[in-house]
Amino acid sequence: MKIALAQINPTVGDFAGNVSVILDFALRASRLGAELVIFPELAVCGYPPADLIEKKTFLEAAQEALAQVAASTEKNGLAILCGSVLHSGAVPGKTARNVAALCQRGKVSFIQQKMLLPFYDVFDEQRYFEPAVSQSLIEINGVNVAISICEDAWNDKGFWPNRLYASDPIERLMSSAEEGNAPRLLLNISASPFWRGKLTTRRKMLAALAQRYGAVVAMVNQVGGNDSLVFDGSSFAVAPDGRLLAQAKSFEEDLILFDTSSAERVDSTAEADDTAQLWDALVLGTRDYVRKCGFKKAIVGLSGGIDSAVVAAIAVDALGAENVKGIGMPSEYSSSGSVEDARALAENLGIAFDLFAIRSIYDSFTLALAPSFQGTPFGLAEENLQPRIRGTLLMALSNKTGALVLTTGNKSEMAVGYCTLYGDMVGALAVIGDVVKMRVYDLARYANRKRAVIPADTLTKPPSAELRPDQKDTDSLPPYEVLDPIVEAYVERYESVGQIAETQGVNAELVRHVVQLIERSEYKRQQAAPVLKVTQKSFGPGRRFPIAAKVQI
Ligand SMILES: Nc1ncnc2c1ncn2[C@@H]1O[C@H](COP(=O)(O)OP(=O)(O)OC[C@H]2O[C@@H]([n+]3cccc(C(=O)O)c3)[C@H](O)[C@@H]2O)[C@@H](O)[C@H]1O
Ligand SMILES: Nc1ncnc2c1ncn2[C@@H]1O[C@H](COP(=O)(O)OP(=O)(O)OP(=O)(O)O)[C@@H](O)[C@H]1O
Ligand SMILES: NC(=O)CC[C@H](N)C(=O)O
Repeated sequence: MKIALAQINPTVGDFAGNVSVILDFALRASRLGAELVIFPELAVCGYPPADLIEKKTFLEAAQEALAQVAASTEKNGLAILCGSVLHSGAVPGKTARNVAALCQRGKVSFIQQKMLLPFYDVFDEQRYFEPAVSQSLIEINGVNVAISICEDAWNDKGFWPNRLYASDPIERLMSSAEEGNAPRLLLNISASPFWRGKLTTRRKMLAALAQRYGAVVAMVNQVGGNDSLVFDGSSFAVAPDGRLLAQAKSFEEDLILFDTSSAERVDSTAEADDTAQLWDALVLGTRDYVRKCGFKKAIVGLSGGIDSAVVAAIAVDALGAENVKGIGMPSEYSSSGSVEDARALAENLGIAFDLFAIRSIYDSFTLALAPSFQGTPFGLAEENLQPRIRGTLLMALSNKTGALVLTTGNKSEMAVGYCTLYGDMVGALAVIGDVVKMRVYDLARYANRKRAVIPADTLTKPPSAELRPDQKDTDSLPPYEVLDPIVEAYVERYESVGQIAETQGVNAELVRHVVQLIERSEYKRQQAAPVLKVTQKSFGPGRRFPIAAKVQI
């Protein structure tokens, strides 16, 4: 059978737009000669719809959208398998069913309901959906097919030593076949967000399923950014020998066709390297956040430092140089090199650059505060006035020009709270908030791979907030080579202080100090801009910790 994988980029809640894209891809698939075209999980409404699922009008609109998709199959011989959401009824307290709907001859001819509902990290499907109690095989154009929805294929006991769920829908489906009629085709419609290493996991996992069941396995994945999540697409099909039959692009829409009986194989080594994937994920996440929120332009405060340089370069790839502006806001503690580096970066990127001196504003603030501050030494309050003035100017420019502010904090700083609330934390989107500092340098080198856009000096000077004379990040924090692995171990892998000290060969008191900073900064993170998720554990909705609490470390 000739099957097309339609890797689309839906917008959550945009039923008219999503249906139009689905119909367009279906038409193209049919012109390519496909007999069946498959679309991602919840394609009609976009993933994740979150609490929109609790609205009756949303479910009605989804039902209507699915009816339009089904109606489109009336005249042609093409079958469409499409992710959608349907009302539930059976389970009290659950509003809906997450389904794959097979549309043929103008009607929805078969519904497969999702059985395994992910509930960990960023997933919250048990909050809304009623799990399937049973699933069935279906014959499509004379071929026996097992249909599953994303997580349904993520519980194979051979692949996962510690399975999350008791049941394995794929095993149940496969063993439900009549003797001698086991399905030779397994279709999985997914909304599987990106994080580093995920593409390899998916590939190995589905190749293992193909080999276990002697079946062709095809997975179609959503692509695009939705708030913090970036879906990479990377849809693919594997043959029963586990080798690649077809591979879609990553981080862009794609439509690929394969024949289940083809003997041809695709080169499976052509995967982009880690930093290239990370870059592409951040570019797509930034572009879709800005675009799907109804904006076109962005502004970035340029300090001459590495973080703002990388964010500006990502923004240029995402939005085009004409839609990005750099804002320089030197204070008396900014080195002259900082402004020169910021200006050089803007020139290299081809973006506009405006300069605002903040000295006079700072003087007015301190004058106004003088009655309360009299007799006290210069300290954090005065230091933090500078980022707060910059934050106010950036938001004023945003209000006036309709450009979103991109915030530049990295994961290392956000972890230990080395950032000012209502200061450099202002902004719409934390583009590199899930990237530790040393990896920000990798991204900078990647940005410079064709020509040097980020000035050499920005890459080599010691990181500094420049809020007081000669300040360096290392005055308050251990060097990033030491800090980053501690942050990753504690935040991403939940390792203990003792374990981190031992495995990393670092003094336990230093680890304890960093861990205390991480715990004490939760309040800042809960007021921070959404962070583009690129690791298994990022700051945001997939990591929920109390603020007013006594945490044992
Ligand atoms: N539990 C809680 N819930 C809610 N709010 C809480 C809170 N605990 C403190 N606060 C509030 O937060 C305030 C302290 O936070 P905040 O005002 O942000 O200030 P704070 O964290 O004390 O200082 C900012 C630090 O970040 C550094 N920095 C600033 C700017 C840029 C960079 C950089 O390199 O990028 C680094 C700066 O050198 C300094 O070490 C308290 O005065 C209090 O008002
Ligand atoms: N002089 C400045 N002009 C414009 N923006 C600034 C300036 N100083 C700081 N900012 C903004 O505040 C953010 C925090 O900068 P800061 O220099 O304090 O620390 P950083 O985390 O080392 O960032 P960077 O590597 O970009 O310098 C910067 O990324 C930038 O967006
Ligand atoms: N939508 C889903 O079911 C996603 C869950 C799946 N384990 C993933 O991360 O890809």
